[in-house]
Amino acid sequence: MIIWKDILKPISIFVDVRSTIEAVIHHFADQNIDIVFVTEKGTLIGYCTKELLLNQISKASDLTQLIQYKNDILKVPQYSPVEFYHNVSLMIGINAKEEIVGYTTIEQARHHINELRLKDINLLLHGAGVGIVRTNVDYQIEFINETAENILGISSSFLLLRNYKTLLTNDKNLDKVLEGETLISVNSSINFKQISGNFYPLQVDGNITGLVHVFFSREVFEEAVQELDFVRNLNSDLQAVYASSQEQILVIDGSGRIIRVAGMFLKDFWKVETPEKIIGKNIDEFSKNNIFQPNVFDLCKKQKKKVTAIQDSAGSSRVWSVATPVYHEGKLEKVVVLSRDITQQSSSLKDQSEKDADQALHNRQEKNNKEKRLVYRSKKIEQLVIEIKRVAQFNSTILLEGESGVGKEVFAQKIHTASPRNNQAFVRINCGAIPENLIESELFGYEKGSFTGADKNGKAGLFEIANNGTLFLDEIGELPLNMQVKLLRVLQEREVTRIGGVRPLSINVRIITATNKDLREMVNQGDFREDLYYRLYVIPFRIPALNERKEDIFPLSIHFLEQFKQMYDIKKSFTPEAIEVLETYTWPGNVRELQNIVERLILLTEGEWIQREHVLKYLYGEVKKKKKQLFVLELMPLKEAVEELETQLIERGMQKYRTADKLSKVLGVSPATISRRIKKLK
Ligand SMILES: Nc1ncnc2c1ncn2[C@@H]1O[C@H](COP(=O)(O)OP(=O)(O)OP(=O)(O)O)[C@@H](O)[C@H]1O
Repeated sequence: MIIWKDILKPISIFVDVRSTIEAVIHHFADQNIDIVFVTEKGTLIGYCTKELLLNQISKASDLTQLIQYKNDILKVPQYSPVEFYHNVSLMIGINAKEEIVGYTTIEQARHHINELRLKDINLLLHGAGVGIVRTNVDYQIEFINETAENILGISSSFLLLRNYKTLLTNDKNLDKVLEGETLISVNSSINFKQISGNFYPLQVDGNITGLVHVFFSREVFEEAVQELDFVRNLNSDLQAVYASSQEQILVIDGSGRIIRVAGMFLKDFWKVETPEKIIGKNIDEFSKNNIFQPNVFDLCKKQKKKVTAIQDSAGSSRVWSVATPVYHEGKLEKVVVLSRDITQQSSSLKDQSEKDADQALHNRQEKNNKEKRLVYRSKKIEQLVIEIKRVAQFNSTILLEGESGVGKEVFAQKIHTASPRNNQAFVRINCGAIPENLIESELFGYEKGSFTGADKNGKAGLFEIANNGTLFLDEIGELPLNMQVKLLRVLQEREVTRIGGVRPLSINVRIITATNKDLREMVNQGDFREDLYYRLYVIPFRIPALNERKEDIFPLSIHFLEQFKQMYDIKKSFTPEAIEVLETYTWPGNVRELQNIVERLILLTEGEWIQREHVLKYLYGEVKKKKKQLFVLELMPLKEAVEELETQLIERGMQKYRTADKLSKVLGVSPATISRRIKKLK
């Protein structure tokens, strides 16, 4: 709201009503003013302007005549809002004590108010990047805001009073604006700058006094549209990939400059503490200084498509990255890189000697690719590895328990490689896979000619082969009872005698056994010897099911992907959405099932990318087809089996349908039943 005080001017000269024309002429000449105020006995009664005085002079016979004055004056409180009245040409502002504080002519007041309004609008529009130019009816520029100066690249001192019509180039007739027309969305150029905006007639008291041009830079506008487009694309990209907070999302502009980092920040990877330290830098800097390799931005730019790579950083960090290019009108606008850490948990806890040992181990593994790498990120496995490494130093017998496919054999190998025996043999035998009549000769060997069909030179048993090394007896629960006795004897006496032989050989073997059975229960049932059980159950470790350590699914998936890519010489990768499906599956077959699924996905899907739909099809598609079939892998008490089935149905169902209400419809029970069961499960 504009008040009178905002636009009042101070009164400089008062003259008495009895002043002569000559005296007033002196005032005008001496003070260089346009108006004098006329008083009578100290009270303001009127005013006399230069024009009025000149008029009097032209008609007066002599200059000693008294002045004439006008009295169309209105007194207004200085703090009241500006309003205009008919038949009044001059406003006098007064304060609360009725003292005169200033004046304004109506004409000046209107001009002032327009100016103030424009200033307000200007302030408002400045932030929005809108330029304003106002001209009079001769197209002379009378006002130009700061934004307009910036957009046009010309200062107001140059532009003021210049003819706007001749400076501007467009295909519209601006005279129409002065006739009262508004021109909308007109593209113009001035000083080689492209602008777009509207022309409005400027009306004062019903008269057109000029035009106002409100505009913005087309360049900036187009950038904003592109940005909007990009954000839209990015949003949908991010929506899809940003489901979990374990990802680092990097936005890099077309020149390689890092613009944004979202999600988690992989400090170990960048070797800096905060995202601010990398924002604004060129990604090239990091790869050139070998902070990490390869540079996925470069790959993406060169190949002009979405790429994926495993990036290793100078430290111990390793990430899996997918780089997606964003194009606008054929030009590379941005690259969005999504990365996930696949560094093994423990590496950050390792000291240098451990790292060296790991490197040595890795080199050996490279040579002997039969040896399997233990891949993990979960705290559970990290803890297990720490414990396993500790006991690996001693010769104690170790029992590995866990569901089928959890990786018991890989752990057995890990124990061996972490032990002082790591330069000796690691020998594995699957007790469930060898015919009963051959187990004995396999384990203990035989002398020449000891039985029909035997090698005529005789043969060393696995105990002998593993001497000084490690013997891994897998599926120990499958060992027949008679063999259990013999094994017990070997373990007690630490010597073996070949079949048909007489001389016992002393052996020094570290025994690791594994089972997916409940050995204690087998002892209770009389299927496993109690004395052997206690011999083997010296240091037991339970390997958790994959379902209990979901953090491992991602690095394992990438590990198998890389393994099979190499094995089959196929180029293929997962989309982040595909990974998400793998991570939410329950994996009843554990790591082995995951490994199989990855192999099938690599071999059987078309195209370079393994998509979400492919994974869904391989994980759930078949289940749908064989909808009504249930497979029982092993015998167990009925009550336990029913509970297990219920648990699996509810877990899988809740993952898919999210609410008890929806799931209840699929399972054909009431939502209350589902909720009760969920509570029980928790
Ligand atoms: N943590 C892991 N890192 C890498 N590979 C793994 C891991 N765990 C399991 N695997 C792989 O998964 C497959 C199954 O593992 P493994 O044979 O060790 O399981 P298991 O528990 O011994 O199974 P079973 O009880 O049926 O003998 C193997 O090919 C193994 O290499």
